[in-house]
Amino acid sequence: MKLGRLNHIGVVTPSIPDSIDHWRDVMGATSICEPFDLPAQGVKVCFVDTPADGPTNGTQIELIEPLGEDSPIHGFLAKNPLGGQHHICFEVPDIHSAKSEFEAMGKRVLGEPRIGAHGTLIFFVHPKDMGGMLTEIMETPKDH
Ligand SMILES: CC[C@@H](C(=O)O)C(=O)SCCNC(=O)CCNC(=O)[C@H](O)C(C)(C)COP(=O)(O)OP(=O)(O)OC[C@H]1O[C@@H](n2cnc3c(N)ncnc32)[C@H](O)[C@@H]1OP(=O)(O)O
Ligand SMILES: [Co+2]
Repeated sequence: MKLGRLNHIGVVTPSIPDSIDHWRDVMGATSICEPFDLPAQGVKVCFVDTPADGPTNGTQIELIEPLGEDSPIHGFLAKNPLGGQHHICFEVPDIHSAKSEFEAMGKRVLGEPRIGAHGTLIFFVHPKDMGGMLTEIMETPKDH
């Protein structure tokens, strides 16, 4: 595996509107998108963009709130009622090669690649195989 660009940090929240207030008023975020639903992933999403000329070079905070009974983040929120840092996401040039590489290293890939919030294929690797961090792998969007 060749480490690619850090695309986003996933942050679980019990309330996207409350989190938007926090990121705008406390952290001074000026680029906050309109929240949208991703029923296939069981989450409501809102992107907070960090400045492209800042220390994180345009990395994104991805606010996620549970959507529906089967949301994969209900368990996390039950254990962490305030929400918190949930996953990190790195880009790769080819999602299927990346999946094969993780599997060859004995890492548990959670399900098949599917379309994520940025419109490209993603998969997750189990946190217990990744030093305690739930890791999302995402195919680089064509415009990057
Ligand atoms: C917005 C769309 C998309 C994008 O395009 O960016 C997304 O990011 S969607 C994000 C939400 N989707 C997912 O998280 C899908 C993948 N996740 C899962 O399949 C599950 O959440 C999980 C990782 C398998 C955990 O399942 P869960 O039922 O919540 O918990 P368990 O009790 O089975 O957990 C086992 C073990 O792992 C620890 N854990 C759970 N979540 C995390 C985490 N986020 N970071 C670190 N560790 C985590 C959990 O505490 C358990 O440990 P022990 O207590 O020691 O057993
Ligand atoms: Co994500």
